[in-house]
Amino acid sequence: MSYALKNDAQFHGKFNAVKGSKNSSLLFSCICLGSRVSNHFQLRSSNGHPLNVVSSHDGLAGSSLAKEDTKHQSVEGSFPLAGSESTGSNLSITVVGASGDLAKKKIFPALFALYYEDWLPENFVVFGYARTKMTDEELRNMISRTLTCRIDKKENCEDKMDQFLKRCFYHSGLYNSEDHFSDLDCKLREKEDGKLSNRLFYLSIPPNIFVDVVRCASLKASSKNGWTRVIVEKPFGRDFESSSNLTRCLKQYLTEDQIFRIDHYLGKELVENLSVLRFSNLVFEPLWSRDYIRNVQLIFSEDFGTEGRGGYFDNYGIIRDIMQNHLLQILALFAMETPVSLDAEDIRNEKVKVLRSMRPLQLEDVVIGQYKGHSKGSKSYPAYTDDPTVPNGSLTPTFAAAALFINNARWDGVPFLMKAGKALHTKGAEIRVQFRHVPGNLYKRNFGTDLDKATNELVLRVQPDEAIYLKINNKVPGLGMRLDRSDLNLLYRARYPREIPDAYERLLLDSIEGERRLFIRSDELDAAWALFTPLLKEIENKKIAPELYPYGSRGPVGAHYLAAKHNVRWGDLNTDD
Ligand SMILES: NC(=O)C1=CN([C@@H]2O[C@H](COP(=O)(O)OP(=O)(O)OC[C@H]3O[C@@H](n4cnc5c(N)ncnc54)[C@H](OP(=O)(O)O)[C@@H]3O)[C@@H](O)[C@H]2O)C=CC1
Ligand SMILES: O=C1O[C@H](COP(=O)(O)O)[C@@H](O)[C@H](O)[C@H]1O
Repeated sequence: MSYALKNDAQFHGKFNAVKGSKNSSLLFSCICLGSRVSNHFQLRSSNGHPLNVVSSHDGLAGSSLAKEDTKHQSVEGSFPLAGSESTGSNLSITVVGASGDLAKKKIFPALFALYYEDWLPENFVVFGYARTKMTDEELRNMISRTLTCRIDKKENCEDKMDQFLKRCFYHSGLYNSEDHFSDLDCKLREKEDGKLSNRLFYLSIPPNIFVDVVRCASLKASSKNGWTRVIVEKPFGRDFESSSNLTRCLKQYLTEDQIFRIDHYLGKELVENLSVLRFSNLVFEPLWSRDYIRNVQLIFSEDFGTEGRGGYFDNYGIIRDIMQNHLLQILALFAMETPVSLDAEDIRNEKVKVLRSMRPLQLEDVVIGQYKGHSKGSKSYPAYTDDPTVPNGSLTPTFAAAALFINNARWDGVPFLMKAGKALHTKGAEIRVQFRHVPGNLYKRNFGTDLDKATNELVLRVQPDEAIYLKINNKVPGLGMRLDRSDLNLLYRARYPREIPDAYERLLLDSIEGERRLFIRSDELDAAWALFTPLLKEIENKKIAPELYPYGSRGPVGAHYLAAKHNVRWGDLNTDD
């Protein structure tokens, strides 16, 4: 067993970095190992909230290794933002699996965006690591194809790209070779030039090699004098047992505080806004319970199939791919009690309570589907099983709808409906909150028999075209009394006509800053798997056949029966949206 990476929390320097004010002074302070983080040290995270840079769950405090390294503690434990006075420390980011789809599509572009917006420290390098043979120049060419500039800030873009690419390097190696990680360490040290160095590893690789990489990086390439953190991509296991086992293996080399389990939905702007909306507006929080909310809907849809990712997907299916993580995380944030503070541990404590209060899912609470091929005009759309990487006769669901319940005083009896699917008629993600009927509604005659149409609905459109709108009833102007239904609409592109950062930008920045609020803690993960594992096993053991739905349709009709059983109408089917 090695503890080589267990030095994450040894540098508790904090700084006040306020977005938009690059010259803001750096307020440093170092905390001795084992001491508590005091709240007056404030860091501003990517969303501008004051935060503590180090969570109170500091896995290292008091450990012998930690004590050994106290000599390294200095103000250099913090790194500056570009434009601030340099303290001489380095940040090295190694993207493991750099040749892959996610690295190209999301991680390198997000790193460039952070650099472009001056969020990265002055001294940083980015290393790509994978088995594919590539030179630094070839990596740069590969990356440059997916870099883009902010539409509203095109000036100096080419220069900025060149400067960024000059900081990018490549090292080819095997994922289980300690020697190859030693070679990486040499290259990193050369770039770090003897200065204090913080190291971030992003595991953008298939999960079966997570532990190998963590072992090799831990033993051979962890920082000797700064922090070392590891971002782990999903999937975190495929059921309760495999997830717990993965956590146990990772914890042979890392403390919990060094592991940043990413769920990129938590980095989306509208998901961040969920708590702001609820806790900073008096009009919402008092309504946030079974007394006023009839049901909550979490809806994810994609208008394309598993094209290119069938091999991965078939082993997981839509419940593991979207529901157990992205939608469940949103649900936990939505339903949690008011946290003591915005500190990561306070928020994650509340989320885990929600997850642990949930009723285990039963088969009758779920509908599963799989898309089938069909033709429309001259165009034909493939079935899921037409994908050559998907086994013939696969029963893996590409669609699922589920009714979940939280057995606590606030949410008793309120259905939380989830719906997620690939190859549907549209692409989008939204949170819908349907409120109860107005008791003794004076105007009920004006609504006819369908009182559902008169209930208020709050919608957070996560993507595309981010918006928050509230459906209300109002009088149509003029003589007489005719009621209408309108939206009070906060449309982001109208209110904030600038580009919204990608979720990966926020999450990368937070991991660099040591902000864990938007990452999944191991007990949250356990609770999430405990909820879904019995259901998944039952579906698989009983070989439940998914209901087929045509590619590009609204999904299986079973989803409507499920909703109707709980007296719910899916909000995304309304024609006035
Ligand atoms: N792509 C996406 O949109 C998303 C991906 N993810 C997750 O992120 C991680 C990376 O995703 P993605 O980039 O799509 O993955 P890839 O399949 O593209 O794999 C990334 C790299 O890992 C190496 N690799 C692939 N398969 C193996 C293998 N069997 N054994 C050893 N090395 C292998 C390859 O590099 P080389 O051969 O050069 O070593 C490859 O370029 C995965 O865990 C995925 O589940 C999560 C959300 C979305
Ligand atoms: O995690 C995943 O997310 C993507 C959808 O992400 P989005 O940010 O584009 O909405 C999904 O396509 C993929 O199957 C899943 O693994």
